[in-house]
Amino acid sequence: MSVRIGTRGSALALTQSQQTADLLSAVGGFTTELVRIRTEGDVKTGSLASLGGTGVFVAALREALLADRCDVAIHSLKDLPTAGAPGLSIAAVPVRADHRDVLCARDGLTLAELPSGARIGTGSPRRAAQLRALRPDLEVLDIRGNVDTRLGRVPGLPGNASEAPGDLDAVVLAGAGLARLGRTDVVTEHFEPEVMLPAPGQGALAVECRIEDAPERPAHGGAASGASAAQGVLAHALAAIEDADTRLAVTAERALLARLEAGCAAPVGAFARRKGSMLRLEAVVCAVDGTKSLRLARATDGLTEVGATLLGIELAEELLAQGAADLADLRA
Ligand SMILES: NCc1[nH]cc(CCC(=O)O)c1CC(=O)O
Repeated sequence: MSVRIGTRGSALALTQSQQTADLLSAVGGFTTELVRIRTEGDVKTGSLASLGGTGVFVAALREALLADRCDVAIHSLKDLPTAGAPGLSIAAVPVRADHRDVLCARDGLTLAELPSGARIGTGSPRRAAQLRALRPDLEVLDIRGNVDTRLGRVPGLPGNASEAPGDLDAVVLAGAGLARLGRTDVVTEHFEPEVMLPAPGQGALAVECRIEDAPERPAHGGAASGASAAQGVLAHALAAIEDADTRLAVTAERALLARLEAGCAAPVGAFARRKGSMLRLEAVVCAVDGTKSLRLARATDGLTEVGATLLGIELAEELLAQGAADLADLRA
């Protein structure tokens, strides 16, 4: 049996899909093949906002699953809209990679060392807002493109083509993407969540499949009885690559985002992690100009998906009660 893994065609997507395929087939019982799915977001070149957000990347993969052109789809969780798709299930959330945003600056500089007026690129309103709050004297520019394109705009970074001129002093990217591509040598500073809160789900992947192929999950129903042996083998492998702590954390982060009715381009950061018997969630809503923000944290000892969901909803309601919706266009 061969399991068809649907993936976007970017270098990052192919890498993380192949890594997940290797994890799944290591559990045993089947081979895997990658099926490239072209998405609207890969074809068009306008800003992400004008394309209707990163959800465009996801829709084509979901269509392919429903049309049985693949058996499993790998998504970056932070790009996955909070609304689920009918007939599909997030069957596995593997252990999270680096959750942090990172700075890649010329000459090994850190954020504090960048000179006043330095030009720093990011395509994310959330990163832009937090950067402007940290360093109001910098020029934050909207950029887009794949990881190589963005790194290529900073002169002298290891691995860049030597003729690349570079028009920026630094860019901010997700550490996880660079780690998956083996390019962490370009990082000049890791931003801990205390300094910059990452996007909900950042660094984590979602493995989505048709509901009838999904492992039994108490909160989600699960594999239909009468599932074929092949479905059973896939469900077993999906269950084996699941990481319970990552699932709890991203469940809380995404419940917060859903309750805020915020899109994936909204200036909202959130990060949850389990410490002992507690799950702690911290979140920020920023004005995009960096002048104002609201940052709150909350914890629960309810270490279940319901507990994590409630944590996210309650923190979102606290943010809304304190005026989060007046700070930013959350629908972005
Ligand atoms: N929005 C694009 C995107 N979606 C997922 C990642 C990689 C990191 C991750 O899995 O969170 C990136 C690149 C980036 O933000 O630098």
